[in-house]
Amino acid sequence: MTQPIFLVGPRGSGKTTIGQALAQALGLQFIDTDHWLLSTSGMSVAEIVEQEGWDGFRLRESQALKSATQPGAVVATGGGIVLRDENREFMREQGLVLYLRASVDTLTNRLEAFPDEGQRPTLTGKTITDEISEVLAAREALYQQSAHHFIDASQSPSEIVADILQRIPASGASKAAS
Ligand SMILES: Nc1ncnc2c1ncn2[C@@H]1O[C@H](COP(=O)(O)OP(=O)(O)O)[C@@H](O)[C@H]1O
Ligand SMILES: O=C(O)C1=C[C@@H](OP(=O)(O)O)[C@@H](O)[C@H](O)C1
Ligand SMILES: [Mg+2]
Repeated sequence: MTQPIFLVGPRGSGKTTIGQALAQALGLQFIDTDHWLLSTSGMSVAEIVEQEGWDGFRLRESQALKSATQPGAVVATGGGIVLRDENREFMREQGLVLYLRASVDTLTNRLEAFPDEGQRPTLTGKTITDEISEVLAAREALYQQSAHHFIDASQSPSEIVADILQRIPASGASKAAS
């Protein structure tokens, strides 16, 4: 398989966790756009937002997506990557896009247990539950438009990886919607 696999979905859906496990299972390179930004700029998401605002972060994130993507890599994106048309088009044209879907309750539980505020500064100033509901409602259609496959991300990591592997047979990833 030479086309990259992109994981999209909200904060806490498991893009970073599943991306690492999937890359390992497939013997592919793993890339995370937020990690790439941290290592190339030396700044956390919170530091970039503090200095350049969310617009500055979104610009850097789009550049990171294009610069970091390699053929045959698993790419974990940040939850807001779908906000820009150019990013959605890039991912759909270049590779296979998987939407990790989970309920607001599941996302809230994970983010309350592991908020990682340096990488996930507040988007709205609201509580985690209120923020997730609001942000997911605003982005749901964009995740759906971007994705070739919807994956149930409420399962355990090993179940999710097995589910993904079933949909992308070694003979070549399928872009057929499901
Ligand atoms: N399938 C899962 N089941 C249980 N916990 C998970 C699962 N996927 C991720 N997590 C946990 O949720 C938190 C957020 O996961 P992460 O991979 O950073 O999500 P994202 O990159 O989508 O924001 C982490 O603490 C991670 O261990
Ligand atoms: O949803 C968002 O807008 C964001 C999600 C974060 O990544 P994760 O989805 O990996 O947490 C990170 O890119 C940044 O804090 C913005
Ligand atoms: Mg992540």
